[in-house]
Amino acid sequence: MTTMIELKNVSKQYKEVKAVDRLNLKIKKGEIFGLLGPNGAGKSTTIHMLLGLTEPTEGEVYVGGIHATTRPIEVKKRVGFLPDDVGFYEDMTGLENLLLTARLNGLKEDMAKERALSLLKQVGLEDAANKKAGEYSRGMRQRLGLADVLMKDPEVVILDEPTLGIDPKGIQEFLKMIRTLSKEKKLTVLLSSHQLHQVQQICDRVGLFVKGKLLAQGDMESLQKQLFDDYSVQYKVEIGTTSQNPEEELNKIPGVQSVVPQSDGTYIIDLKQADNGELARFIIEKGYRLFSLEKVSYGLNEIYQRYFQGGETLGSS
Ligand SMILES: Nc1ncnc2c1ncn2[C@@H]1O[C@H](COP(=O)(O)OP(=O)(O)OP(=O)(O)O)[C@@H](O)[C@H]1O
Repeated sequence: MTTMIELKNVSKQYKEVKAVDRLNLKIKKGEIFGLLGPNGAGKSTTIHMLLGLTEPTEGEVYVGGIHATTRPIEVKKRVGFLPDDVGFYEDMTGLENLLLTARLNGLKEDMAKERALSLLKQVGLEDAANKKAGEYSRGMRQRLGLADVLMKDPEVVILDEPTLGIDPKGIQEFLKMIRTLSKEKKLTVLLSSHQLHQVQQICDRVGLFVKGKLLAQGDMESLQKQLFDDYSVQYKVEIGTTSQNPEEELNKIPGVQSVVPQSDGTYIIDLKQADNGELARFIIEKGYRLFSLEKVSYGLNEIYQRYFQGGETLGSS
């Protein structure tokens, strides 16, 4: 599949600060990639290099196969950028703002209006099309920003902390919209955020960024494998038994690493490998009643915690 964004061994040095340190990253067409990291991790610097706004000290940056440093104008034509706070002409309506963007991008007037109205509908601003942008709420501005970015029909959309300041319901709607638009239009999306649960919701892949370094990247499962060197699979079971010491018996399950009783009466069983039905069979053969059995997976939350706690050592490898 076509690679739309590629960073090859990219570093950016600001005097004494190394904002980005030997970053290698490939994002495929149609993919939603989340660049996740705390403030100061280097996310904005990376985005600015992709947009050709700042040059890397070392390495190469390509967007749609175009060298971002030497051909920034061509990159700009293909990339839509949504900063965390979009600037609009406050006295102009949402529709007028979009039409202005269309003119600046050389779109024909009739086509521009058709596209603007269609986009306003897609981002749920149909009823606010003729309202002044200055009267839009924060969430509405971001949605108008997304429509504005899509006016020039970009192949790549870059969103820098797009949900800052939006209320929780607005965030859900906004993220869902990005996902739908990306999948419908085969848009490649790079989204920066320090909000892990948001990234988790819509991204196909996530890159964990700290102190200019990409510590790990991949989908949830591969992140788990990369970050949890003692990778294991955990199951939560709820059983009924008259046995005096079920914990000891559960410890005899083949491949078991640990059995930890929980305060709610359930057990967390840690296995070396994913269960293939053995767990339930063992429990039933022991004569226990099995009320429930569920796989416990590490969420991005745990991964994030772990990466902050162990960030130094993970990053230095
Ligand atoms: N123009 C600049 N001159 C000097 N240092 C800079 C400049 N821009 C960024 N930095 C430094 O580079 C590092 C990375 O900053 P960057 O803004 O890329 O991080 P970030 O992950 O986007 O964080 P935030 O979410 O706070 O914007 C920080 O230490 C920052 O102080």
